[in-house]
Amino acid sequence: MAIAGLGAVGKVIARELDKGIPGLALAAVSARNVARATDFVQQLSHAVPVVALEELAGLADIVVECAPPELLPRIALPVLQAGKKLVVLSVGALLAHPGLRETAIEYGGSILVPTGALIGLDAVAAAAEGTIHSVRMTTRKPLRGLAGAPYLEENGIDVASITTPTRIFSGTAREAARGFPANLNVSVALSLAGIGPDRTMLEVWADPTVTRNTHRIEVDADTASFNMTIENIPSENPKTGLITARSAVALLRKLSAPLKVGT
Ligand SMILES: NC(=O)C1=CN([C@@H]2O[C@H](COP(=O)(O)OP(=O)(O)OC[C@H]3O[C@@H](n4cnc5c(N)ncnc54)[C@H](OP(=O)(O)O)[C@@H]3O)[C@@H](O)[C@H]2O)C=CC1
Ligand SMILES: O=C([O-])CC(=O)C(=O)O
Repeated sequence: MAIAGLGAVGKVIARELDKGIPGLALAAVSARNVARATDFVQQLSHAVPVVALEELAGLADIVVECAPPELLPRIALPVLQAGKKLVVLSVGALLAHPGLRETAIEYGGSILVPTGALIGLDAVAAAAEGTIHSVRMTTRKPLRGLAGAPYLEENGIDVASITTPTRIFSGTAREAARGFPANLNVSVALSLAGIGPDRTMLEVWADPTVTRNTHRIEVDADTASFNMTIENIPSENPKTGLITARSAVALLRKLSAPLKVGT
């Protein structure tokens, strides 16, 4: 196992691997700040090397990508070309690089997307086996959870000046991935589990009354209608909910579990 990116998500995964996940052992990590990453890995019970992103594939059978989205191809290509497993957290970036799917097919690799900061992808995937009529998602974020999104700059939106809940975006998951590359991975994961990025509709609210990144999904299908809400406690990175890393750890644990629960 190797981890690309040692931020809010990567550090939690590294610590959990260090505590022990059956069938998996941490072999290497990659980060931008090598000195800080070296300090971190030395605190683990089994220190591992800090290497360049491109080297991870040679050192592990599974690589977890939890780095800034623009690095996805650099991390993903060597892993998939080696026919290995890539766990992707920067899900939004998958839409900009559709060739990665073809690479996985060509070389026998696979891309695994955990539910991450969202909820209910088991039910969405089950409903997608039949006919889903519509998928809608509404995200409410505290202002700190939206800072830095290109969509805000392009549209002259100054979130810091917002004092009442304000809808700042309405569109498809594909449009959201372009406008909010570090804030709305969840909408892309939802779309990939269900009816795709062009039919999955999303509203984003900048909401100074909430302290948690809150996502509500509403699905109407021929087998069921359901709606669910998750209120994510922010991690050390205000854009990233605490549950995100836990979701990746749960996926890793499931890989070799003798009893696998959930779709
Ligand atoms: N799928 C989902 O539900 C969710 C996905 N995400 C996504 O997951 C990803 C990780 O999130 P998070 O952990 O909060 O992000 P952070 O910003 O906390 O961490 C990013 C890490 O990437 C490292 N990094 C940056 N540049 C490089 C480089 N050139 N080589 C190696 N490592 C590098 C940084 O290193 P350093 O520490 O040295 O600067 C940092 O450790 C993001 O893309 C985020 O949008 C987030 C939440 C939910
Ligand atoms: O989807 C994302 O990138 C992050 C997010 O909304 C959350 O953690 O709640």
